[in-house]
This record gives sequence, C-alpha cells and structure tokens, in this order.
Amino acid sequence: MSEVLLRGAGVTVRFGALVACDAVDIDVVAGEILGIIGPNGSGKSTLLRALSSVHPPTRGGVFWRGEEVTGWKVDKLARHGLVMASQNQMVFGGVTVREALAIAHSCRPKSKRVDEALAGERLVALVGLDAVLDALASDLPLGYLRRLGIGIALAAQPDLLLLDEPAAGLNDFETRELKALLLTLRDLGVTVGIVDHDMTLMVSMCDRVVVLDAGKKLVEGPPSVVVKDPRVIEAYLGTPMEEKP
Ligand SMILES: Nc1ncnc2c1ncn2[C@@H]1O[C@H](COP(=O)(O)OP(=O)(O)OP(=O)(O)O)[C@@H](O)[C@H]1O
Repeated sequence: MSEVLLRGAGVTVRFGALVACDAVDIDVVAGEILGIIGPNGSGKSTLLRALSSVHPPTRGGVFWRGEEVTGWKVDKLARHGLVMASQNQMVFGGVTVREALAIAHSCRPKSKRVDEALAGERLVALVGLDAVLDALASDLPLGYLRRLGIGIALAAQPDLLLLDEPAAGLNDFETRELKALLLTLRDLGVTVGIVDHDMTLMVSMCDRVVVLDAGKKLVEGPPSVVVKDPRVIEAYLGTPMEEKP
C-alpha cells in the first residue's frame, strides 16, 4: 500500500458568505500524478492553496505524512518537502535564469540530502533551461517562464510538487514538453498534484483525478473512468470526451 503523503480532511475555506471549498477529503499518494479538475470557480485553486498553507482552511485539517500541519508557514512546509508553484507566482524581477535557480538552490532545506537529479546542471537540463541560462527571467517567453517556475520549485528538493494551472496559455508544443517534464519528475520520485483545464493533458498524464463542483468533491478515480461519469459530463465537460485511438 503506497504512503499517503498529503491528506486534506474536511477542508473548508470560506470567503465571507461564500464557501469556496466545502468539506473536501483528498489524499495525495506517494509516486502519483494527481489531477484536480472541475468548472471555473469550483474551488480547485482554493483547495490547492489550503493544502499548501498559502491560504489555510477555515475548517478541517491538513496532514503531511500523518502529522497535522494545518496553518504551518509555507516555508516550514517546503522544508518538510511540500512546495506549491502557481502560474501567477512564476514572475521574476531583474535576475537571470542562472541567478534565480542559484537563489532557489541556496534556500533548499539544508537538513536534506541533496537529490543530485534535482540540482545543478542536471536540474537545468531536466527543466530544459540550458539555452536561456543567461537570459533575464523577465524576458523569457511564457513556456520557458513556466519551466523556470517549476525549476525554482524543484530546487527546494520537494517530495510533493503542487502546480496551479501550469499549462494555462501554453501552446501545444509547450504543453507536450510540460507533460514530458512532469512524467519524468514522477519517474524520479517526485509526487505531483496538478490543477489544470487542459483535459487532454490531464487525462493522458494523471494517474488519478479528483473532480470538484461548487466547492464539493463530486467524483474521484482513474481519468478514463471519471470522464465517462455522467455527473462529470453534466457539471464540467458538457459533452463526452472523444476516445483517442
Ligand atoms: N481571495 C478570495 N476572496 C474572495 N473570493 C475568492 C477568493 N479566491 C477565490 N474566491 C472565490 O472562490 C471561488 C472558488 O475560486 P477558485 O479560484 O478556487 O476556483 P477554481 O476552480 O480554481 O476556478 P478557475 O478554474 O476559474 O481557476 C470562486 O467563486 C472565487 O471567486
């Protein structure tokens, strides 16, 4: 039985009268790519932020490797192996790609043995930033900028990487490269939790998906099964997804 790395139990987030996340139970299991999908405003980003302590839950608990971590500071959680990168955080000032990665590497938890696959030149090659190392981060095209955001998150040597809409705005080629990178990360032992609207990407890449609707968990399971579920078609997909040969 695989280890549950991260557990959200009854995670509830209120913004005034709005219940953005409503008593959601969710597990992220070591070694998987877990997708969180659902309509706009269904609470996916809010759930990710609650799980990663960026915006802790109003009610319910978050557990990391069985220990309650609800409300912990983001940097403390990162030192324990949980890091979140959101598309909006992946913006940098006047530093080069090389400098940004060096800064991130210097912030990694010193207590942890360095995973060489996620450090130095191997990290640069892994995230495909070799060609732009001396470019200013602020000059990068979106595809590279996302890779840098992921590279910075990886420099913290996470066991679990949570990603909020990493494919938003990427073209087909960039999305394929992103998928290859995330599959490689899983092979290297980094567990991934991802929110995204690109259903072709999510269905082809995720081991499991959780579907949210109006803040509540609607369905969870293997993507090929979930996308055929009439509740998911009604709430999110509209029409059944076409089967790929
Ligand atoms: N900081 C906030 N203050 C007030 N309301 C918020 C805040 N953040 C999110 N919400 C609201 O909570 C609900 C869930 O938002 P959330 O961004 O989590 O949904 P989502 O499923 O990620 O949507 P999308 O797919 O459009 O990104 C929405 O009604 C949103 O307007």
